Amino acid sequence: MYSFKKLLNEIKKYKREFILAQIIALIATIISIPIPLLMPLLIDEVLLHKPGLWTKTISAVFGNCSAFCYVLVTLFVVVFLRSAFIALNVAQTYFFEKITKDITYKIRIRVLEHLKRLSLNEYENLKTGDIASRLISDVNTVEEFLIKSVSKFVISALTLIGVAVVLLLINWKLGLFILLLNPFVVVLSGKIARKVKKYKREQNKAISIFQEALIETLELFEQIKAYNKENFFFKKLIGLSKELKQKSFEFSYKSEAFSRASFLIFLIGFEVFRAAGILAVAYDTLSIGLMLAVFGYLWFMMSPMQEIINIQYAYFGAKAALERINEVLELQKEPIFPHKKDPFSQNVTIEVKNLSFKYKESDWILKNANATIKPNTITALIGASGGGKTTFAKLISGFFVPNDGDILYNGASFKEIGLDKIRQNVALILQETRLFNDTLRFNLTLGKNFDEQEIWEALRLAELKDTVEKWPEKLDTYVGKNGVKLSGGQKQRVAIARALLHKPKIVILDESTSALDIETEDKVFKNIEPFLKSRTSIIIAHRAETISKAEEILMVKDKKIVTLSPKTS
Ligand SMILES: Nc1ncnc2c1ncn2[C@@H]1O[C@H](COP(=O)(O)OP(=O)(O)OP(=O)(O)O)[C@@H](O)[C@H]1O
Repeated sequence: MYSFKKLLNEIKKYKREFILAQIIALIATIISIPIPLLMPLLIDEVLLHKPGLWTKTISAVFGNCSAFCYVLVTLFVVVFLRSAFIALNVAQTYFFEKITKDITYKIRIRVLEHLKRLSLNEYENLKTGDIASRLISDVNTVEEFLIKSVSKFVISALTLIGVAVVLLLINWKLGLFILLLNPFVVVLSGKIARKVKKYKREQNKAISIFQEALIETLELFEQIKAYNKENFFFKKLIGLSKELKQKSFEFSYKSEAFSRASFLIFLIGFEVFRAAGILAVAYDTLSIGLMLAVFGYLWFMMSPMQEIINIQYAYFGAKAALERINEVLELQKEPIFPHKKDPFSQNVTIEVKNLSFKYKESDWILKNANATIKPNTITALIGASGGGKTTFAKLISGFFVPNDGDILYNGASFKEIGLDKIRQNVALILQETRLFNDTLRFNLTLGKNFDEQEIWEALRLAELKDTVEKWPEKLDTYVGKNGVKLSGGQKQRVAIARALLHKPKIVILDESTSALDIETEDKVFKNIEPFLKSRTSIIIAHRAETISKAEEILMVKDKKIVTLSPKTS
């Protein structure tokens, strides 16, 4: 979980850069002070012939000077100071940006690491647009706070303390007044700034909802067109962007209004202070000259005070954003089981013992189910639609953790093998094949090295070789988003060829030839029969022709697995 304490600890890791950047910022601030003063000084000291400290200093260094010489030296000094100021600003930005970008990068990595290990049960309920928005907008909100606080807080606080000390020295009563006023303003403005959190949270939530709906609409664009529902879905998107506009407006307007209100408190204090200064002159405890100096220093306080108020507002925005980031980190992770046993060196017998499973928000799908699936045999899994066949296949494939009971692979429990290891050895081919927007080659190999000949052999067995040979780019043909350039049946055969290539110990074909005509399906099954019979193979199907290819039949019925003999099916 992320907290401000954790962010502070992160900043501490950059102690060296942080201190260096603060020193640079301090020097830049000091350099900036005389810049506006030097040229105007020449008006009095040169044009009006009233030599002062600046012209005297120039004369001391360069000897007696003409007006041209004074102007030239001053111009040179001012240009030098301005250049140094800009260079120091760039250097300071480099360090501050590096620190904050590094920290926000780490936050994103942490969230991504968490998502990588997300339980699939949790993943099925995930809203991708929402997660994307938290990773982008909310992390950006935290970054805004970090950059403001890291770059401005120390300098602003130091300036305020410095000015307060000088004022204490000039007049202790006025100094004390300002010393008490500043914390009072900070506390009061903090109370107002707290309200901003709610609006920031609502704004970022509106971004999430809009993004989620936009992604879904674009993903399902074809279906939307097919049902002539563009108006409905785009009207919904327009409604959501209106909501987003409203929430963003509320946040920006209110946070600006609140921060102005906070500053007003300071300004009121400022005016009371000035009145007190004039009274101090009236009652002879302060000279007019010192009063003017005090007023001058007060101006000096304005900008750091405004910065501190801004940091407070960014803090409450970041607080809301951190809460939303933490909600992602709270999503359930897949348990890590130790790799104590590896039963996959030989063909696998799967034993399911008292297996119970339900989805996050569902009823029991399987309850105390028992079954044995033999190796070197093709087993069919049948049952009513929605009965739990795919769920059972996913459990065997190591996608989900059972709520109760055990799944044994050659006698070893999934808890002793590890879900990742199980998934490495199982190919689960689902009815709807989702392909990567990449080449056919990548979709077959998934980045692993295979001989060209092996790939073509897998395509031949999947009855796809003739088709691919006709494509000009052959294996390097891009399949398009989700494989749109391929037909349903071609996509299914790509998935089968992929499984053939990767030679898993367990193969599950879940309606994975449903889009093929019976003749092609027959050919594919004939081709891959030796492959299926040389490992543990399960076919999930409704078609009698497909089921007839199995030697054993299991049926999902009333949350249990019943063994049928092929003849009774
Ligand atoms: N992620 C999920 N969250 C909640 N319920 C789910 C989820 N996935 C599936 N279900 C429910 O689990 C039950 C079993 O679904 P499953 O896909 O395993 O059935 P099936 O036997 O494979 O169906 P079909 O033959 O139609 O493919 C269904 O009632 C389904 O609604």
